[in-house]
Amino acid sequence: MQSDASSRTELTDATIADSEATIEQLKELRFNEKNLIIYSAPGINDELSARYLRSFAFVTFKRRSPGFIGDLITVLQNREPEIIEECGDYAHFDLKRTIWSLELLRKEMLNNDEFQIFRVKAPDTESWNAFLLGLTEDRRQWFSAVWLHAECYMYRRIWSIFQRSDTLANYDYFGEQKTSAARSLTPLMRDILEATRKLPRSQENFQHLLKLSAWANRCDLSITTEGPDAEIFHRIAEYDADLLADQSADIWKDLTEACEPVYVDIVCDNAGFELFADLLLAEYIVESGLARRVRFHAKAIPWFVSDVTHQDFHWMLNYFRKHDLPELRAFGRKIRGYLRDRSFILCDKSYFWTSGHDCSQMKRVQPCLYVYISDSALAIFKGDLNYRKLLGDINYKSTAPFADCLRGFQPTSVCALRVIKSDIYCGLPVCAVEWLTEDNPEWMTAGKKAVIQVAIKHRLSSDTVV
Ligand SMILES: O=P(O)(O)OC[C@H]1O[C@](O)(CO)[C@@H](O)[C@@H]1O
Repeated sequence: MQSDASSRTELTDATIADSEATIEQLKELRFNEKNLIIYSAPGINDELSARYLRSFAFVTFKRRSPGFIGDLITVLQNREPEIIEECGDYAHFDLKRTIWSLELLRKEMLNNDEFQIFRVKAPDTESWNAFLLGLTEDRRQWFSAVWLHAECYMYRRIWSIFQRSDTLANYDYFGEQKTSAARSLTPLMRDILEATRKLPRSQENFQHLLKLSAWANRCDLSITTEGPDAEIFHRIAEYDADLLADQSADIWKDLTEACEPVYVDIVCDNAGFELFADLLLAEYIVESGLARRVRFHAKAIPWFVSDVTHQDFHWMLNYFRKHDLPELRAFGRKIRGYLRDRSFILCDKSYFWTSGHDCSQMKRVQPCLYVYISDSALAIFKGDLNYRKLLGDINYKSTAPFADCLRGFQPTSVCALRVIKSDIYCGLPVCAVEWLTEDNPEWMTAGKKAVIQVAIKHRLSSDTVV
């Protein structure tokens, strides 16, 4: 039998909890009213935006990104000794100001403040400011902007905060997460290397490695964070059930039917296991004569936590080359050989990939990159963010043809290998989205489904470039 006092206390606690919840709800209602939040999901052909309450964009800036910035601050605080070791004693003071600036950024986001132009000089400052000033008034805040623009702006703001400091300007604040994720998957990478030496040229082997590269996109550190299944390579066929679109046969046909391609481009996404799978695919493309060269596009700055920078690419190469395991050492040496004889090319830094622009703008804002990619027989875009850049974050009808959603971006055959992690899609079978949503309303951010899609641009025999 509880005493009166303790039951009174419980009642008081419950009442306090209820009133706190009510106060929180009132705050949310006031925020939504003040910021003109629309109590629906985006309509067909609307651009994704946190202005829609029922959108992953709203959840991103209301919860995920403020939490992510908080976690980044905690990582910096906990890693201060290593950072001072790497960047010098003065980093102690730069860290304080960096953390203070990150806290300011977090507050701006939660207050739905207007985007600020960049003042710290960098190769892309001018283009980023032109982009921001080109946004209409009603698209310059966190909860009104196109989601893609706001999310890219956030990662560029984070980089500019580090750029402002003398000691941290070259510090990759996502570096430790990327390298430890890669190290943790060494046994799996060794097993896959053993199983993929001297694979004969065949459609089946190509599709197998293309699907491995697609599913390796599940391993990112900004949203899915889980590692790949230890049997992913041998069980890849079982994943076909979760491939909502699979045009891998069309991609094989496109590469093998016309004149012998010279280049295949891979616009990379995540470091670690995904980069390993991309290197494996590229090795097969070159070794089986599907193309003479594979060109890799990496990010110029730390991006979406686990995206590959040039530094990550070289770290991975050296990690393999110097590893105790002979399989990894041999693979590392082979990649270095490919880089030396230009069978593999790590493209020069392009700040387009870390701009706010979607791919339909490339011809206008970075014509040289568009022309460069048009020399390729196939451009493979990896991951969810690149998919959003291909579609311009437009909420297309789920059955809209992939080629139509590129809005004129067709430098060559464009392929997307994407694990679905955000609420945008196209080229899916009728009713697929409805059925999946009925089964699990959160399916599109779970990273359990994927697509392999391609928009073919037929090459004339005279297109060979040497
Ligand atoms: O590494 P990926 O596959 O581009 O995923 C990046 C993730 O970040 C997001 O922007 C979510 O915040 C999604 O686009 C995607 O889930």
